[in-house]
Amino acid sequence: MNHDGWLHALTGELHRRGLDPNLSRHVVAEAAAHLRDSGEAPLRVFGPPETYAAAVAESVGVPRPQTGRAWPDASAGVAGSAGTGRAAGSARTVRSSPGPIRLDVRGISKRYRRRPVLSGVDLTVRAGEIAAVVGANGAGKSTFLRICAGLISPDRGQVRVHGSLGYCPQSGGTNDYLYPDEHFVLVGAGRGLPRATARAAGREHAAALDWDPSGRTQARHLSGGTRQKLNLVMAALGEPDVLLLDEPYQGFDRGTYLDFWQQLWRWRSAGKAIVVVTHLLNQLDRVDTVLDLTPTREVSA
Ligand SMILES: Nc1ncnc2c1ncn2[C@@H]1O[C@H](COP(=O)(O)OP(=O)(O)OP(=O)(O)O)[C@@H](O)[C@H]1O
Repeated sequence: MNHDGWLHALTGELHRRGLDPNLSRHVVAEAAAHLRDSGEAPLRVFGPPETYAAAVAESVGVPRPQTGRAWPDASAGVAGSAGTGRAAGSARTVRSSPGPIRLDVRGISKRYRRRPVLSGVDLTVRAGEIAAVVGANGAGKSTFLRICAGLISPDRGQVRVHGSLGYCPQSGGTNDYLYPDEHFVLVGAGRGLPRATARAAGREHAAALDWDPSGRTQARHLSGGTRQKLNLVMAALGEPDVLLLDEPYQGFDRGTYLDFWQQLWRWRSAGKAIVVVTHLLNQLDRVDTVLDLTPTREVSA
């Protein structure tokens, strides 16, 4: 089944399940964006349309979140500002209660020249929570994460990070002529890790993604997916309290993608506060907060 056929079938399945038409359009647009970006076959990424529609209906089958506002997972007992909770129902990871606030974002607005990209965005993430950032291409997800990472300034609003920070960019971030181990040592040094500790920690994080980084392969010769694994491992080195992950799974095959989510849940259980940009709504029942950056009409006018 080609992309268009799969997306058409998904639209029909979502309609059949009675999802709100706006929400259905959003789901289909997100899936289309991911397929376009990844170049992967829809059946491989999402499975059959009816299965994906069932997963979406189960996890998102209630009123859609307010744009630019955090959407707390009511069933996980997390307090939040939008007041639009989702129904409980699907399987979720058993874990301890969230801890203190690690990331507190208030009223972030950003324009590029005259074009508004973010408008009054709030997000609070506690230790032991995962927040997913969703939205169409160009909605400002990477901009939001870069602001949280302190790489660019907002026009308005403030970001408070309580603890150490690891940031995984959407692409780039690796050095073409270094081996993976050398990346670990270099980044580890910046985080106060001795060489051997950094190397061992890097290899341990890599193993969780089913990757053995001990070979003598320079980063420029790694596949796109493996370079993203390297980026992800570097972000996690030194066990930062807050992890900001900008679509780190691009190029991952399905097995690694599942390993990646398992790793996120382990990090959450270990008390990290995680923000992950994602196009894929089938994991949204496994996170604590959803921040939808899809612009409203006023924002884009
Ligand atoms: N440095 C910049 N100067 C001007 N415009 C920019 C800059 N960076 C991003 N933009 C624009 O801001 C908008 C938001 O970009 P951003 O990369 O944050 O979106 P995104 O939601 O992450 O997109 P995608 O899903 O495609 O990764 C886009 O229209 C983009 O072209």
